[in-house]
Amino acid sequence: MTAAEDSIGSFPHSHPSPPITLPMTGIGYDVHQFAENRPLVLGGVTIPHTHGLAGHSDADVLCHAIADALLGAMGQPDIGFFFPPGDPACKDISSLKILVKCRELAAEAGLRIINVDSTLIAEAPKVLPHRDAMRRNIGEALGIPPERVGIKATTNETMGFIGRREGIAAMAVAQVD
Ligand SMILES: Nc1ccn([C@@H]2O[C@H](COP(=O)(O)O)[C@@H](O)[C@H]2O)c(=O)n1
Ligand SMILES: C[C@@]1(CO)OP(=O)(O)OP(=O)(O)OC[C@H]1O
Repeated sequence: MTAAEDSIGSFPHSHPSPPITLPMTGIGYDVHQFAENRPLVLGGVTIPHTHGLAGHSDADVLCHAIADALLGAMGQPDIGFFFPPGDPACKDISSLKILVKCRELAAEAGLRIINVDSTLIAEAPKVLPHRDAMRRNIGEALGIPPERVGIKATTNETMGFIGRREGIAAMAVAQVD
């Protein structure tokens, strides 16, 4: 039985009706360190800043967290299974391609991406002005309307490694059915 066929059951005497599928939820988290002479790419948007993020790919911490949330919701292994860390094929790739892969995996499994929601944790820069562009990019990569892509941001109130501006973290959840 595929995940899509999995149902929460039906009343024995009810008329035939499409199975009620259980939405499935996944969680994702990622963090990348700031590095000099790198572009800062978040949600596929290059954001002007003094530093970018270190990584083998474009280090788009937001896309990585969303990808892991989606993969978790689909019962798949994590991002490194599909895009092995250090794989020459992944060098500087746009992480939007990772989201396209998630969309393809969902289609192959007969699953629909319902929504994703995320929080960026960064002392700087301010990302809210880029929210619409990020939602558009992510929605396009996943094949869902931007209204179904939640992006929020918070600082770490100067505490810890994020507060010291050493890097950016992202958390995400996703639902599929
Ligand atoms: N990197 C960030 C961090 C925050 N924001 C926006 O500022 C608001 C206030 O953040 P606090 O951490 O001081 O509560 C937050 O709600 C975001 O709207 C941002 O755009 N980029
Ligand atoms: C997509 C990959 C590929 O190297 O990107 P990285 O930039 O290495 O980022 P990370 O979040 O450390 O791990 C995910 C990797 O699989």
